[in-house]
Amino acid sequence: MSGPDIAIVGAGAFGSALALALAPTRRVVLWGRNPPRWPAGADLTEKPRTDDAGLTVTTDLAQATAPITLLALPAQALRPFLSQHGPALSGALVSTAKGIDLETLEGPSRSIARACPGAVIAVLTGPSFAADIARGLPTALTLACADPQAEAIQHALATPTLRLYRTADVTGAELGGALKNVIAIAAGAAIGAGFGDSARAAIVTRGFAEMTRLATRLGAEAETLVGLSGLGDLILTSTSDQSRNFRYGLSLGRGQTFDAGVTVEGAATARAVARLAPRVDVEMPVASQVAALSEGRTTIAAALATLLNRPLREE
Ligand SMILES: NC(=O)c1ccc[n+]([C@@H]2O[C@H](COP(=O)([O-])OP(=O)(O)OC[C@H]3O[C@@H](n4cnc5c(N)ncnc54)[C@H](O)[C@@H]3O)[C@@H](O)[C@H]2O)c1
Ligand SMILES: O=P(O)(O)OC[C@H](O)CO
Repeated sequence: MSGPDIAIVGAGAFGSALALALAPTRRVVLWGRNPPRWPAGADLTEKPRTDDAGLTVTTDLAQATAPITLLALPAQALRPFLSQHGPALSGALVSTAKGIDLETLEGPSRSIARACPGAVIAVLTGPSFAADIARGLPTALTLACADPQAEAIQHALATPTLRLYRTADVTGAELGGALKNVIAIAAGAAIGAGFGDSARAAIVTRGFAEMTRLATRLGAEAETLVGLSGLGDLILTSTSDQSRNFRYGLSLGRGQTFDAGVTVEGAATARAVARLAPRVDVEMPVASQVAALSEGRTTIAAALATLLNRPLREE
C-alpha cells in the first residue's frame, strides 16, 4: 500500500477538522506535538470510507510525508516551526495560517519560501470555522497558488461539502485572511462596549477599506479582497461569536480578561500592521487602535474618540 495522499502538520482545531473532513475519501496523516484537538460537535465515529482512505494520527513528524502537506499552525508559530523542520518537509506546502509574522512582517507564503526554497507553495483560506468543517457543513474556501500545480491541489483538497475556489493571488488571499482578524477584534470591541450594530457596520466597512489599501499597496489585486479570503471571511469573523478574534474583541470592549491560551491571530497581526503600514505609507486607523488596545496602550473610550475625531474626508 502506498503512503498518505495528504499530510496535516498541526493537530489544533483547524488541522484536526481538516483531517476529519478529508479522511473519508483520502489517506490522511495528521501530525501534532499534542493529541488532536477535535472540534466540539465533531462526529468521531468511523465514517464510510473508500477502500483507499482513512486517518492516521502521529507524533512522529517523519511519518507526515505526502505529496501535499497542509501546515495548520498559528501564524506566529509557523516560521519558528519551519526554521527547525522546513528541510524535512516535501511536496506542495499549503499554509492555513491567517496572520503576519511579528518579526519579519511577512505572510506565511514568504516564511515557507525562505525555509523551503523551491517548494510549491499554496495558501488555503476563507470563511470557515473548524467546528463547521469537522461536522461536514457546506463551506467555500480559497486555494491561492501561483504554481502550475494549483488546479491539481484544488482538486486534491476539495470534498463534496468543501468547495474550493482558486486564485493565483497568494498575497491578496493571505493578507485578506490575516487582516480580517484585526478588524474582527475591533468589531467585537465595539459590540462588547455597547456601541451598537451601526458602529460595528461602520468599523467593518472602514476596516475593509484599510485592509484593501494595505493589501493592494503590498501587491494584492483588489478583486481578491472582495472574495472569500477577504470580505467573505471578514463578514464571518466580525459577526459570529464562534470566532476567537471576535470574542477577544468582546472581552476588550467589556474590560474583561481573555484566556491567554486561546489562539487570537489578530492581536499579533495588529501589532505587525502597526509597524508595517507606516513603512509603505498606508493609514490603518482601525488596526492601529486594535494594536494599542491589545497592548493596553489605550482604552476603549479613547480608541473610539481617536477614530471619531479623525478629519472629515471623502469616502
Ligand atoms: N480554528 C478555526 O476555525 C480556523 C479556521 C480557519 C483557519 N484557521 C487558522 O489555522 C491556523 C491554526 O489555527 P487553529 O485553530 O488550529 O489553532 P489552535 O490553537 O487550535 O491549534 C494550534 C496548534 O498548533 C500547535 N503548535 C503551536 N505552535 C507549534 C509549534 N511551534 N510546533 C508545533 N506545533 C505547534 C499547537 O500545539 C496546536 O495543536 C491559524 O492561523 C488560524 O487562523 C483556523
Ligand atoms: O476563530 P477565529 O477568529 O480564529 O476565526 C476562525 C476562521 O479564521 C474563520 O474563518
